[in-house]
This record gives sequence, structure tokens and C-alpha cells, in this order.
Amino acid sequence: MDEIDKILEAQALQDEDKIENSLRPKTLDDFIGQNKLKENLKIFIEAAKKRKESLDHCLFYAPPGLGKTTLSHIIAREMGGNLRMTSGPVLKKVGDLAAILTNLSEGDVFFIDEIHRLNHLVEESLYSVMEDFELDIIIGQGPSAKTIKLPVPRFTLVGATTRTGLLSSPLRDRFGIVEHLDFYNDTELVQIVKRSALIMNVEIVSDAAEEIARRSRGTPRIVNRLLKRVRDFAEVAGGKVTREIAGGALEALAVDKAGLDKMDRLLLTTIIEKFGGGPVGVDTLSVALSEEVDTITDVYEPYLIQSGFIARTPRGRVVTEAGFKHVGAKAPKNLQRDLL
Ligand SMILES: Nc1ncnc2c1ncn2[C@@H]1O[C@H](COP(=O)(O)OP(=O)(O)OP(=O)(O)O)[C@@H](O)[C@H]1O
Repeated sequence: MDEIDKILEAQALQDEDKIENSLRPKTLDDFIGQNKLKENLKIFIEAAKKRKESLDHCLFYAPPGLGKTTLSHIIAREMGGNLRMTSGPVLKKVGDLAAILTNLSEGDVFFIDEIHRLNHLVEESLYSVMEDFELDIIIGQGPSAKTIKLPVPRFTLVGATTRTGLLSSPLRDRFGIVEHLDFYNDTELVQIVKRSALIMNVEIVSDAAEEIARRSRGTPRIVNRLLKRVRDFAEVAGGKVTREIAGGALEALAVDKAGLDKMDRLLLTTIIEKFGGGPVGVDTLSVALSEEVDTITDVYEPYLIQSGFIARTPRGRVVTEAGFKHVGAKAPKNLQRDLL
């Protein structure tokens, strides 16, 4: 396998799991929720097809597991192109980028996950590619160095990131379509549980599907993960997934009634026990939890904030009254005043 295949493979490998792939919606109609985004994409795709052009470059931003990769698969399929996938940290050299780009065909989709983690030379090379479909390559060094312009087929770049703020503005501004994916509501999550159960051939009663949905942190990837584990418990018990089986399995997995796992609860109890409920800066929290700042801000915090268990204030993170209550701790009397 040559170097470029490895760069493209690195992302594809994460995708390898067969069940995972079978669960991915294949078309926009199959993709549950995110209605506004879907309506917009449908129009943009149809218009591009009518003009016989490639779709404008798309940037999707959202916490992990909400469907950014799935959307890139759908776009490639709807546009009738191939999908090539990689991620920011893997794409290290401009030469790697050149090799991938020159192998693309008109209408293909090139997906870069974690696009905010591109090395700055690669990122800068992308500017002219995105705008003019030309890659500037510098040959030689010093005064005799020459720039040659390498034409690139008209493809669609799909970038995924957790927050648009992480991207430099020259890169962000070159995306014609910028869309945010929201956490899914319970009704949508129930539909996802039922759809996945059908594909996995798992018999599940409605209130068990609701139980899984409620505990999935608004995230389809977590729905599928919990469903797979709950299925194991049901298989061992020798029957379908009932509410009791689902509830018992989720307790055993330490996923509580609000969908928080051990790490979420540790984050809440650390702020409460070590920092009096906050405010505490994310760097300090990162040291206290031995967890990277990005993981705290991009993976754990969005759902805890959305559920109202923590809040961000100018002085740092604070646990709200609901957060104290959730972990069975007593909130200090002046808490609400501090939050304002
Ligand atoms: N709208 C949806 N309807 C049904 N299933 C979905 C939907 N969105 C995502 N999924 C399921 O959730 C899984 C995770 O989605 P996906 O890999 O696209 O997330 P992501 O946002 O790219 O995450 P990451 O950024 O962590 O890679 C997919 O395998 C898919 O089965």
C-alpha cells in the first residue's frame, strides 16, 4: 500500500466496522432529523446537478457523532461521485495533498475530518485549490524557486470540525455552505433506535426504544452503541429488548437516567468537590481530570451545557443547581447569583 492510500485509509479504517456502515443512512431522505440542513442541502445538490457543476465546498460543524461523516457519504452518492476521506492530523505534507487531489475526478467528494487540525502549509495550499481548482507547487529553493500551478478536477471539499471558531477565517470563508448540526431530540432519537434495530434484526418494544433514546446524549452514534450493548443483554436473556432489559443494561453500563456516563459525572463532581462548584478555568479542569482541553470542550461540555448541568461564565465553568442535584450534592445558597 503506498503512502497516499495509507493517508486515505487512516480515516476509512475507523469506518471499517461493518455494522456501523450498514447503519449509516444512504440518502438524505433516510437521514433522520436536522430538517433545515437537509432542506438546504437538497436544494443546493439539485441546483448543482442542474447546472452540471460540482457542489460548493461544505463545512459541517458539530460535536462528535451527530452525522458529519454520514453527510459526506450522502453528498458523494447524491452527486454521483466517489468519496475520498482523510483527517487533518494525518494529512501532513503538501505533496500528500497534491497526490490525493490529482487523483480525484470531477464531482468527487474529498472529506477532511478535524479540518481545524491541518498543518498550516497544507491549509494554505488548500486556499487556491478551493477557489480556483489550482494547486500552487513550489519547485526548488531560494531565488531560483518557481511556482507551478497544477490544475485540479472540480471536486467538492467537505470539512468537518467541532466548532467553526477553530478554523482560521481564510479557510472558513472559502466554504460556500456552512452548516451546524444540532443534538437530536427524543422523537428523532427514537426513530434512529427503531431504524437501527430493524437493520440489526433486533426486536425492541417502543418504551425500550424511548429509554435508549433518552440516555443517548442527543447523539446517533451513542444510540447505535447503546443499542448494540443492550442487544447483547437481550440475547443472553433469550428474548426481545424490553424496557426492563434496556434499563438494566444501561445501569450496568453506568449510563444514568440523563444519559451521563462516568466521565460526565466525574467532571461534575470534580468541579463541585475540588472547586466549590466553580467557576474554574478549562485548563485547570483539564489538569484535575487528566483529560485534554479539547476533549473537555468538544466531547463532554456541549451536552452538559445543553442539558443545563454546567454553564460557561466569563470566569470559567460552573455547575448549575440542576448539576448539583443530579450528582446528589447540595448547591451553595449564593449559586444563582454567581451564575449571573
Ligand atoms: N441523522 C441520522 N440518522 C440516522 N443515523 C445517523 C444519523 N446521523 C448519524 N447517524 C449514525 O451515527 C453514526 C455516527 O455518525 P457519523 O460518523 O456521521 O458522525 P460524525 O459527526 O462524523 O462523528 P465524528 O466527527 O466523531 O466522526 C453513523 O454510523 C450513523 O449510523
